[in-house]
Amino acid sequence: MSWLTPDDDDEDGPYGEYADHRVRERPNPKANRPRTKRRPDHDDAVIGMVTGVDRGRYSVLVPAGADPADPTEREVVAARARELRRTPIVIGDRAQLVGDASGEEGTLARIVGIEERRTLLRRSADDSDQVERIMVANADQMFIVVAAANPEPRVRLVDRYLVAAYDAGIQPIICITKVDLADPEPFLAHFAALEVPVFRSAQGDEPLADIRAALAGKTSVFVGHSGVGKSTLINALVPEAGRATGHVNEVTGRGRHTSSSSVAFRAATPGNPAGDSGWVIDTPGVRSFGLGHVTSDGILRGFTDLAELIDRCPRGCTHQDDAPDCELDAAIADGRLDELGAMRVESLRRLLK
Ligand SMILES: Nc1nc2c(ncn2[C@@H]2O[C@H](COP(=O)(O)OP(=O)(O)OP(=O)(O)O)[C@@H](O)[C@H]2O)c(=O)[nH]1
Ligand SMILES: [Zn+2]
Repeated sequence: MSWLTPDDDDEDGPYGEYADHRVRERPNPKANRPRTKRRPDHDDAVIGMVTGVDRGRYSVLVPAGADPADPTEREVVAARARELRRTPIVIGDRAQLVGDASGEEGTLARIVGIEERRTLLRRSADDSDQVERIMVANADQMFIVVAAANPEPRVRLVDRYLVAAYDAGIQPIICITKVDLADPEPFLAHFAALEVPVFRSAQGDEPLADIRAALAGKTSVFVGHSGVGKSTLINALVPEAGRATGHVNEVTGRGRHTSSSSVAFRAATPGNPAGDSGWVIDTPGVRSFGLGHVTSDGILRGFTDLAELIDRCPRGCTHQDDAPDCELDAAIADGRLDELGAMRVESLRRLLK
């Protein structure tokens, strides 16, 4: 599958805001969550969440109660400290702020460190490139937005998002839009065994209450190919987001790509037991993921139910159809895996390809 380059209105060059965020160390598949040490000399730092990045300026939301000196919630504009020049800072990061963190007009705080990340969504430029770029930190779930038609859904594209989510330790959720245009079920059947939650959406009949319940108390990153209706959905969930919606080109089936940097919005989810709001992170400019950095271990993270079997595979087993003595085949043959289990193995093998 071809890697589609993001739009680059950004000063940073071909990868927009991500160019600056190359992780320069050798990728280490075992350490999916790179540790960033807290700086002991900044113990008095105030912690806030990075919600936007624009030309070297970070918007950081300091939640109510995070700062004993000023318990109000506020948005602070910050620059990164010199010593963090090479440290990637992305949307969702918990940033340690020093200096003027009042958030008052004209003030500028300094980011002196990044808290350890719970999850980390990454991509590489293309599948042969092992240099990873980090995209979003601390997301709990990934909404994979795909249209039932116009543009035509592609299994392989959703597979790739799934791989990226599993590798990141993020729960994937499929949101299929435009179900007014085509029956989504044949397409969704490809993912049935994965037991990924699915939302079905039609224009003017979006399952907003159900989606809000899923968003409550969590951080959700929205991904999807241009034109699938991601902006339409985000605008419905976060009216003040004002995401530009494009029009699908009748010939190519592609949308117009209108914005270029990721941004976090707070979605109101009133009355939900999990919380009265949730974070929605839009990732425009990213239509696909290079998966060069992903190892099979990363993918297997999404298949904990098969882990015990896989542990019994011969060393170096690829777990593919043609792998000699793969325990997954043995388990299907002797009934330790039922029909659903066998379908999950099939899905796993598709993702491992
Ligand atoms: N029929 C139908 N059209 C929809 C639906 N959702 C969105 N659209 C239309 O599809 C087009 C593309 O929607 P957008 O929300 O701009 O899509 P996007 O995924 O944000 O695309 P980019 O802005 O290019 O990233 C718009 O003309 C929408 O009105 C839907 O459920 N049904
Ligand atoms: Zn195996």
